[in-house]
Amino acid sequence: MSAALALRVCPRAPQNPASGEKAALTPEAIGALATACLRLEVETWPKPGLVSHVDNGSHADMDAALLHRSAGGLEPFFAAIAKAAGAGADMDRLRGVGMAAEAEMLAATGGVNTHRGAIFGLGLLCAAAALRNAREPTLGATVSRRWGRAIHEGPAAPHSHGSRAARRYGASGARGEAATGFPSVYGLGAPALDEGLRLAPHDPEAARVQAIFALIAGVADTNILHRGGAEGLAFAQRRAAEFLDRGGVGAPGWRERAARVHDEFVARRLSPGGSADLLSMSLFVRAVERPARSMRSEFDHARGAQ
Ligand SMILES: CC(C)(COP(=O)(O)OP(=O)(O)OC[C@H]1O[C@@H](n2cnc3c(N)ncnc32)[C@H](O)[C@@H]1O)[C@@H](O)C(=O)NCCC(=O)NCCS
Ligand SMILES: Nc1ncnc2c1ncn2[C@@H]1O[C@H](COP(=O)(O)OP(=O)(O)OP(=O)(O)O)[C@@H](O)[C@H]1O
Repeated sequence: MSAALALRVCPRAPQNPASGEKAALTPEAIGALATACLRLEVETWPKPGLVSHVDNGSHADMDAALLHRSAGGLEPFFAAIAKAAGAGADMDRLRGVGMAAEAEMLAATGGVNTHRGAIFGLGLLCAAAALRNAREPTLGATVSRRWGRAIHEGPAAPHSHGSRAARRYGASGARGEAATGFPSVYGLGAPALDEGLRLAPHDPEAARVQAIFALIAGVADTNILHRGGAEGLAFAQRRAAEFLDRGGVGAPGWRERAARVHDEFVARRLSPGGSADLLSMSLFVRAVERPARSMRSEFDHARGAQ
């Protein structure tokens, strides 16, 4: 993102010249950026099993229009989470805003779970973005240090798909990822975005495809475990790793190969919703932490796609 566009997409609060600290983004800018990241995730194809602007993947109850409606409705809640964090909110207070966001999502979609995992993970990163300063290395480190313990020990829904899969297969899921500072974002998704941009410098969608494959290959996604069990997860991880081993988006014919993997996931009804959430979060941390290197045309596109 150019400096001018960075200011347009994420207008910053005035810098404190005395302390020289990194200036925090305004809550409104944080909310707009989080929603832009959700929209960019939708506008990515091929993404194995997932909903995109091209097709509905393994989902009978969702399409791109529904995901965009949900993403738009969440923007003020992401801003509210950032505002609450900036005012010193603890995890109980953040959870309250997150639950209100879930209620808005269900109202906007007629009861479909379009973004529950994303509200949680991206919401916590929005909270961290409001507190950004020179002392914390990453947004993930802020989440882990300030709220990690409360996330770990906080209330969990015992009968959710995620917690059932977590119990049965020993996966730590969305909560574990957040409590430990988003290792999949910093270790898989964000570096794969960088690698994808290097492999295909003029195709930002290709960078997002590289990132979703890297995430699927490495994440124990409770959505896949819920629908396909351990066998489904092993299949998904193997196929994604094979795509990357053959050169990912740097190899000729990558789009057709990725589309074939997508078809295989759909045939098995597999959907890596957790990896989709982590792609949005990877876009978000890169845009906040390295704004000069983020992708200008991407965010322009996301704001137009509604
Ligand atoms: C933690 C949440 C997401 C509950 O998740 P749970 O594991 O019980 O299962 P559920 O099936 O409802 O949702 C899990 C979702 O997490 C995502 N996910 C799956 N696997 C992973 C993974 N390995 N890493 C990250 N996300 C994942 C998927 O999108 C999935 O749909 C959430 O419902 C919750 O506690 N909400 C309260 C709101 C809150 O605390 N907000 C904080 C401030 S924003
Ligand atoms: N493009 C996308 N396609 C599909 N899922 C996505 C996408 N982006 C994000 N997700 C995440 O996937 C989750 C929804 O997945 P899914 O519908 O498989 O879960 P579920 O409602 O728990 O289960 P099921 O549909 O199997 O009854 C959401 O929480 C959301 O955050």
